[in-house]
Amino acid sequence: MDNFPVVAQADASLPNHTQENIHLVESAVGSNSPPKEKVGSDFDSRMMLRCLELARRALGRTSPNPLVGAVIVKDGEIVGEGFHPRAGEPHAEVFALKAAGDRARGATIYVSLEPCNHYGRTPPCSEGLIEAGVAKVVVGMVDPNPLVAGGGIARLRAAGIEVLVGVEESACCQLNEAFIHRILYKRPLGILKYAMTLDGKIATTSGHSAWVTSQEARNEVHQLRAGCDAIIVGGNTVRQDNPYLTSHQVEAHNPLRVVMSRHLNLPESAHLWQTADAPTLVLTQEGANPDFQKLLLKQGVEVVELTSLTPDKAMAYLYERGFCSVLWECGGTLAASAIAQGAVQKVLAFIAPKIIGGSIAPTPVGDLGFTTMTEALSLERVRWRVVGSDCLVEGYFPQKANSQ
Ligand SMILES: Nc1nc(O)c(N)c(N[C@@H]2O[C@H](COP(=O)(O)O)[C@@H](O)[C@H]2O)n1
Ligand SMILES: [Zn+2]
Repeated sequence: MDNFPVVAQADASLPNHTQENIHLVESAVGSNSPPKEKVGSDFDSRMMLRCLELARRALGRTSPNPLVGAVIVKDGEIVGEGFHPRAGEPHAEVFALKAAGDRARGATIYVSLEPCNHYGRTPPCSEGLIEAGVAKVVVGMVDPNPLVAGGGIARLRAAGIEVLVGVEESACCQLNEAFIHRILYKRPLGILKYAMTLDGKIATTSGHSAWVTSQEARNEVHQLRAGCDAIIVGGNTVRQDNPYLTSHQVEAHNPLRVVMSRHLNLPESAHLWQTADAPTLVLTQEGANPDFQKLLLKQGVEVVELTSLTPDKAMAYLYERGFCSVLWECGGTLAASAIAQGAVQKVLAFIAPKIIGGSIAPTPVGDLGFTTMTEALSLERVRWRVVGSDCLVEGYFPQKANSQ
C-alpha cells in the first residue's frame, strides 16, 4: 500500500504561503479534523448559504473557475446578489455590486470565496469592493489559488475594511472540492461512480445491466453528471451498454463525453456519435484506425491521439483543457487502472438490494493485484444515505499530506 499511488501529490514547487493554504483547505474539507467552532452569527450563515445557492446556478459551467455566489446586505436587507456564470465573465462580486448600485456604500458583502486580488481574465474584485465603499466583507473560504491565497483578504483589511473569514467554510469547500483539487494537485478531481447489486455485480454474466438501481438513483446520477466537466468510459462500455451519458435534465449542463479506446474498434452506430445532445471526445493512441477516426470527425466527434493512453495521461490532458471534475463511469478493468494510477479521489457506490449471482459476472473494480486484506484501499470521510430503494455510499481515498 505504501508504494501504491492512490492520489497525485500536491505540487512541491508551490510557494510557501500556498503550501500553508493547502493545509488550511485540506483541514476545512476533511472530516478527520475535529469540528470547528462556528464562525459568525446565524444571520451570517443564512446569507452564506444563500451565496452557495446562487453559486449553484452555474453548476458545471465555470471550470477552470470556481462556483461563487455573493450577497450584499444593507440595514438587514439584501440589496444585491450575483454569481459567477462562467470563466471569462465577471466574478460574483461584480454582479452583486452592479445590482446594489449606490446601496453598496457602507454595506456588508457576503461571498463564498475570498475576493480575488489579481488581474486575470477580469480585474481584481478587492479593488472593486474598496471603490464601492463596502464596510464589511464576509468570506466563506480562503481562495487556494496561489494568485490569491489570502492576498484579497489582506488587501481589503489594509484598506480599513472589516473582514470575517470562515462562515460556513466546510459547505463552501464542499461545493468547490473539484476546483480546490485542481489547484492543489494540478489534476481534475476524479470521481468513480458505479451501481452494483448487493452481491457486488454491475451486470449479469451475460452482460445485462439495465437497470441495477432504482429510477431515483439514476436521477441522482443525472444530477451528478450536470455538475461534472467530463465523463469517461472505455470502449467496452460503449460496445456493451451503448450509453448516452447526458444529464437528461432540461437546461442542465451536459459534460463532455470522453471515450478511451486504444484501437478504435468501436460500433459506428453508438449513441455517443449518433446523438448531438452533448459534445464527445475520443482519446486514442497515435495512428489508431484512421478510417474510424474519419467517421468520428464526420459525426462532429473530436479525436485526440495521446502518446500513451492511460488514465493518468487522460487526466493530465483534461487538466490542460481546464477541467476541474471528471466522472469515471467505466467498467471494472479501466476503473482498477484509474485507481492504481491515482486518477480517482472520490468514490460513489450505489448499492441495490438485489442479488444476481454469477461467479464471473463483472464487478465494479477489476484486479488491483492485491493478495492480502492489509493491502485493501480504505476510504475516509465515508457517508451513506438511502436513494430510492438503493443505498449510496460515498468516500474519499486518503490524500497524501504534502510534505513541504
Ligand atoms: N472571489 C471570486 N469570485 C468569483 O466569482 C470568481 N470567479 C473567483 N475566482 C478566482 O479568480 C480566478 C479566476 O480569475 P479570472 O476569472 O481569470 O480573472 C479563479 O482561479 C479564482 O481564484 N473568485
Ligand atoms: Zn474577483
